[in-house]
Amino acid sequence: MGLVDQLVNQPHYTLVNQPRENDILSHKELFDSIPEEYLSHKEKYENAIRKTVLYYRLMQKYQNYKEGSTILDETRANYRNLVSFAVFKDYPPLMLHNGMFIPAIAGQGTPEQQKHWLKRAKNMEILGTYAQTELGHGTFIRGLETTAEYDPSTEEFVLHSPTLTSYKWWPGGLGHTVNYCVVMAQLYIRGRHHGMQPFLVQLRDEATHMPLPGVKLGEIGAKLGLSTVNNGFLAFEHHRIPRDRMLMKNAQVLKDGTFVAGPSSKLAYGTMIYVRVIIVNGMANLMAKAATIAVRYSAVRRQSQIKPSEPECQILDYVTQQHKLLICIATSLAFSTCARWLWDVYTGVMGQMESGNMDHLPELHALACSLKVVSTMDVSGLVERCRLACGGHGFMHSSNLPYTYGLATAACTYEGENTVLLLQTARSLVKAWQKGSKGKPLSPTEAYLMDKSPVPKWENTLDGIIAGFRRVSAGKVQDCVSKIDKLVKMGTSYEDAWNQTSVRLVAASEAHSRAVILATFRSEVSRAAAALSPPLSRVLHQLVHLYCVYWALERLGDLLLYTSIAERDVQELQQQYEDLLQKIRPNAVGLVDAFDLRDEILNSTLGAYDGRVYERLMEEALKSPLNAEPVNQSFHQYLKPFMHGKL
Ligand SMILES: CCCCCCCCCCCCCCCCCCCCCC(=O)SCCNC(=O)CCNC(=O)[C@H](O)C(C)(C)COP(=O)(O)OP(=O)(O)OC[C@H]1O[C@@H](n2cnc3c(N)ncnc32)[C@H](O)[C@@H]1OP(=O)(O)O
Ligand SMILES: Cc1cc2nc3c(=O)[nH]c(=O)nc-3n(C[C@H](O)[C@H](O)[C@H](O)COP(=O)(O)OP(=O)(O)OC[C@H]3O[C@@H](n4cnc5c(N)ncnc54)[C@H](O)[C@@H]3O)c2cc1C
Repeated sequence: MGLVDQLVNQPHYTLVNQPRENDILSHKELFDSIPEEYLSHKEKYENAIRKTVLYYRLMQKYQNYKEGSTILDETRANYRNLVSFAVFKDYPPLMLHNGMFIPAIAGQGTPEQQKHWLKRAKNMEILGTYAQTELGHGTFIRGLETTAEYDPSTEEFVLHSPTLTSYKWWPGGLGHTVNYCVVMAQLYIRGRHHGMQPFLVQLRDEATHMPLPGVKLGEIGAKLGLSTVNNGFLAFEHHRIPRDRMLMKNAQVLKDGTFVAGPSSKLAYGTMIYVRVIIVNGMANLMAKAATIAVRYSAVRRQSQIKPSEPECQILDYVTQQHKLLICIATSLAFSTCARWLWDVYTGVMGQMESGNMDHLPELHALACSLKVVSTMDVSGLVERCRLACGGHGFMHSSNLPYTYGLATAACTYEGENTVLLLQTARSLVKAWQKGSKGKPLSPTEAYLMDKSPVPKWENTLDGIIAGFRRVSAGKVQDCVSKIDKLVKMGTSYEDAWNQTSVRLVAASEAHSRAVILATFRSEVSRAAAALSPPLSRVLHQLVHLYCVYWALERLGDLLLYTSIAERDVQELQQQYEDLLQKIRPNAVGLVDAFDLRDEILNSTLGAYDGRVYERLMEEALKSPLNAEPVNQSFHQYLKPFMHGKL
């Protein structure tokens, strides 16, 4: 059983790194004979569709997917996510079908709508995506321009895209893959605006796949990564859909055009919260993949000598290399642990909301925003660090590190741009500060803000570091509130004061997220470790310790400003960090093995279990289409006449 699984006590999957007959990855037809990067844009898409069909059919077979699954079944989603790494280096074109289309129907549809549409969607009889972002607006969703006007005479909604900037832009699979989608549009009834609402819209004929009349569709073009996701554009020309296609679990439109508001207008944003929550786990997976590749490669690669009398050493023996990579192992564990914890918070709050209690939605929103941001920001930075740690070979697509970086950095933008989401959490922190200052109780994850005790003596322990991060966060929030108050007193409007304080607000928000992550990682590991063997428990605690000390050293400036840390403490912390690198080094390969990612999932010349790095690099190089002939025709056409002065 893999280390991560033991830690979070998840059911185990057959991912261990041994050949298996009878599992999904034994189907060779899922894999490419020509590496994806040598295909044209169009071929990449067509190949991805070929594999998608096979992949989903096999998923249904191996996961008993039709009957057994619940909609938000996170363990199946995690399994799908890992297996998809083996099949698609750049995510599948139907990523949004399971990632957002099904969750949107589940979260926003009435029981009758769910009964009909979820069944069809889960059986893959219809394929869908989630279309919210437009060419002109992604962040500011109140500014979306697509309209859905209710016509009581025919009991239909009329969907319309009035401007170029109102074109839906970005949804995955929208270009040429899906035939349905959840469209977020501004609802109007008899000229009155009722906010953004979700509509289930058929886009293409189910038999011919031609766009329906009044529906304009296309693909948005080549991107930094996610080249097989088929992101698309969409516009409507007064396109009519029946009334029952508005997803009406929350707000409703009755036949006569009466609008019945839901318990909160923010419920229409629910699908975004769900995705932000699962992204944290997605980032832990990407980090585990990159760390496994880079650590295994660093055990195989020998370069230079530490002592002139000795043979060239494994590059993993350089302490600088350990500094680059061991934090990546700890980070993956930190985020998988926090993801599991956040998932429990999410399901708890969703359960309360089913019975009408919305009290904890704001806290969930603030947490989901901040953990989404820090996990995507850290993982994209650390995946790039893994790539650099592999030297030249890390630059090869065959290492799979460039693709992995593309997947991680995309998540910094999608599902809420990171700065924007940090500002959402900052909004919650400032409100908490104001509330707490009036003596009102705060939510559990923000209650520490009101700790008014004098700054304690710094302690170089886990408790000390976590307490220090809380001080930093509280200090920064207080600093923001003071600046905003001061500006407002000077006559600046609250909104301008907010904007003028926003660099500090973002920093406060990040500090809060770090405090939450450090504390959660620490407490969840302590809780889980009680059931583990002493050696495993010891190594997990070393990783938690490494993680906390690493971040303390990264944020020394803040700690110096807001805590009583002194020069001597910093030197001791640095020493602790170096000692931990030394202690963890012998277990580094074992730890990445414990992530339990099969070679097919790593999809990398550098990271395979058997360590045949050079043989794999050569095998992959020989797959380059240019190596099919000794002399390329361009020699005769250009180089030869050029060298002979004839061109
Ligand atoms: C281990 C367990 C788990 C395992 C699971 C295993 C999984 C395996 C791994 C999976 C692999 C990963 C791959 C994933 C696949 C999917 C890929 C997705 C691809 C990408 C799809 C997309 O990219 S899809 C488009 C997303 N596009 C946005 O993301 C727009 C951002 N833009 C906004 O989100 C709003 O527009 C913005 C800014 C808030 C302002 O909204 P606004 O102006 O209306 O609101 P204001 O700022 O005025 O705020 C007014 C009040 O609303 C409150 N509030 C705001 N939002 C709220 C909310 N959501 N819920 C509650 N409350 C909310 C706020 O806190 C205020 O509260 P208050 O007034 O009390 O202070
Ligand atoms: C790979 C990928 C896949 C995607 N898939 C989907 C999908 O399936 N469905 C879908 O609907 N959308 C999708 N999107 C769109 C995505 O959700 C948006 O790109 C994202 O929400 C950011 O919005 P934007 O592009 O309008 O950026 P902008 O909001 O224009 O951001 C540009 C800059 O302005 C800053 N900024 C904007 N507003 C503020 C503010 N209030 N305060 C401070 N700074 C601000 C940002 O911080 C950023 O630096 C996808 C995007 C990507 C990259």
